[in-house]
Amino acid sequence: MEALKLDGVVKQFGEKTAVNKISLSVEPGEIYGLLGANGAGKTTTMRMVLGLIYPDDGKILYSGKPFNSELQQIMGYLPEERGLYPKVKVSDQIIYLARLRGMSSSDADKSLRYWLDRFDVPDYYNKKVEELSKGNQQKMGFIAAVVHKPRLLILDEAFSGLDPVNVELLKDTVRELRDQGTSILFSTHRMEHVEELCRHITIMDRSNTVVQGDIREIKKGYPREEVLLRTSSEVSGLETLPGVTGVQRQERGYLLTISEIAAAQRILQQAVGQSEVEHFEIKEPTLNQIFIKVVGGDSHE
Ligand SMILES: Nc1ncnc2c1ncn2[C@@H]1O[C@H](COP(=O)(O)OP(=O)(O)OP(=O)(O)O)[C@@H](O)[C@H]1O
Repeated sequence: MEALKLDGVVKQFGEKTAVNKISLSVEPGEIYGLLGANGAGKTTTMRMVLGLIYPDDGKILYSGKPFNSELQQIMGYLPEERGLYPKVKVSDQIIYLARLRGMSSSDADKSLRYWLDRFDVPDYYNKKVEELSKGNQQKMGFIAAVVHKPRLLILDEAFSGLDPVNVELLKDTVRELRDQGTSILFSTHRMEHVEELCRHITIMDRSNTVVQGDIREIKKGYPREEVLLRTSSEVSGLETLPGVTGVQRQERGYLLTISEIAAAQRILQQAVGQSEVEHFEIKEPTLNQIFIKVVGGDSHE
């Protein structure tokens, strides 16, 4: 059974429809990507899942059951805006939050120390949040979200403000939690993270669902419009081939854009006739390209 299921969920703020009939299912042990431009309705959807605000219509089910306050003990949330108090010690507030979610003080303490060691920052235990850098505050927010071992984890822009080493660390952690059976609703503007972590996604645009499904299936539905070519010497005349709309010279070859798949064969023939072909690839669209296509390049707010 789905760990989380949204069925026709609607949220209005006065005249404004923030979320319009969203439906999606997250399986146990799945990382599900919730994507969209600024103001699309992602955070509102997450806040409804967390029971912080109520849907105006539709249903949200947790392993088949409707919301009840005990569910808060099995849910973890990393908000987009940091939720920790700057002036309070890391240990005081994270243990407090874990206790609110049903953990004993000693288990909460053990779990916090485990995570601080895991992130190689055991000395943060006694530090105030405001003493930490932005990225390290984000890591403490992450620990606050997972300290009580939630079964359903809601991550809103979890990797924002982190350097590449810490992004990898948190990515590995998220995968590990998934492998332990945690279901994760994951929102980000970084499409490459989604490609690496998620199998199923929903893309929202101005409160509506515009794309939904398995990333590999979604990609099959979009034309392949780029060809990567590497040859031992220069190839002339590529830009004049029918169906070739752009030729970009790269460090070790060419990146071509095409308007029809037949153009890829023409490129290959042209290259073989003049040089030795070291690499030829008809690239599938990236999620970033699909996102820009369906949502447009800018915010709609
Ligand atoms: N409490 C509120 N009262 C009124 N309008 C709201 C409220 N919360 C959100 N909205 C509006 O609902 C829409 C969706 O907002 P939401 O924060 O869910 O978007 P988002 O997809 O999370 O955006 P971002 O990527 O910028 O975080 C926006 O137009 C926003 O202004």
